[in-house]
Amino acid sequence: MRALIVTAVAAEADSVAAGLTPHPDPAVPEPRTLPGGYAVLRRDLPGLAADVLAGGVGPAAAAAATATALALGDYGLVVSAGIGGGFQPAAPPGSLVVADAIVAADLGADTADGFVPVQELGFGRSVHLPPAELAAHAGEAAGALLAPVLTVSTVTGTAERAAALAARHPSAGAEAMEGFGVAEAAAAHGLPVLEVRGISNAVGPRDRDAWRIGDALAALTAGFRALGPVLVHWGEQHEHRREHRSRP
Ligand SMILES: O=C(O)c1cccc(C(=O)CC[C@H]2O[C@@H](n3cnc4c(=O)[nH]cnc43)[C@H](O)[C@@H]2O)c1
Repeated sequence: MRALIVTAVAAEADSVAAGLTPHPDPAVPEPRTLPGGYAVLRRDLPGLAADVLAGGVGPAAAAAATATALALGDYGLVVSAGIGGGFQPAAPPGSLVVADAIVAADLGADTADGFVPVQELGFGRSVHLPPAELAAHAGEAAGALLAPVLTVSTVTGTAERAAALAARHPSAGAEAMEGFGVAEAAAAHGLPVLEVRGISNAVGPRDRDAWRIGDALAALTAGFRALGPVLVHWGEQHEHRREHRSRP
């Protein structure tokens, strides 16, 4: 199976790819560039081929990059990965969150009665669900919190907004800016999606001095090293299902 892993920026792509590099480190091929200028790192582990793409920040950029790559390759799984803000105390900086739901948390309408999600307005959907078994195994293998990850277009920077999001999504583990865009593109291609976030900061009042980007990137690398075998196993089952479906 070939997996497409979409990050926002190159530092995240490098950290994910580092976790998917077999030991000892072989000569690593140069990144390929897709139409649109997207850089792709290719990793071939036994049983798992992965393309790691830096697609830009925010849900729209992520959806455009993911759709571009999916139109050009034969993938069996799409993963949104990168750093993110963690809801406290469940997901402290340096920890890892695997999504059991990918939620468009600020896509909708603001009303006198509060926020109404786009799905309740009758347009499209507000949540994508990763395959439950895959997400559970991934979370367990990586020692991650398994919880909903919210996609937002605006990074939360106040205690009030953090409290409002937590009230609407009491079990949320993290927020980030790309997961829902990646998931929409995956769904348009009929593909399953997963989201993995290394936590760089707490969701809450803006405090740039408290960011732990290095720890979050290290958590991503360690997480993907642990996730490799889970993806291999899931890919084998996927190939089996695909062969079964294509039999006359
Ligand atoms: O300027 C700020 O206060 C600020 C705080 C957190 C993140 C940013 C970014 O511009 C990073 C966006 C980038 O990183 C992901 N990310 C990391 N932490 C968060 C977060 O708390 N909320 C949402 N996104 C976050 C995100 O997926 C983007 O790729 C600025």
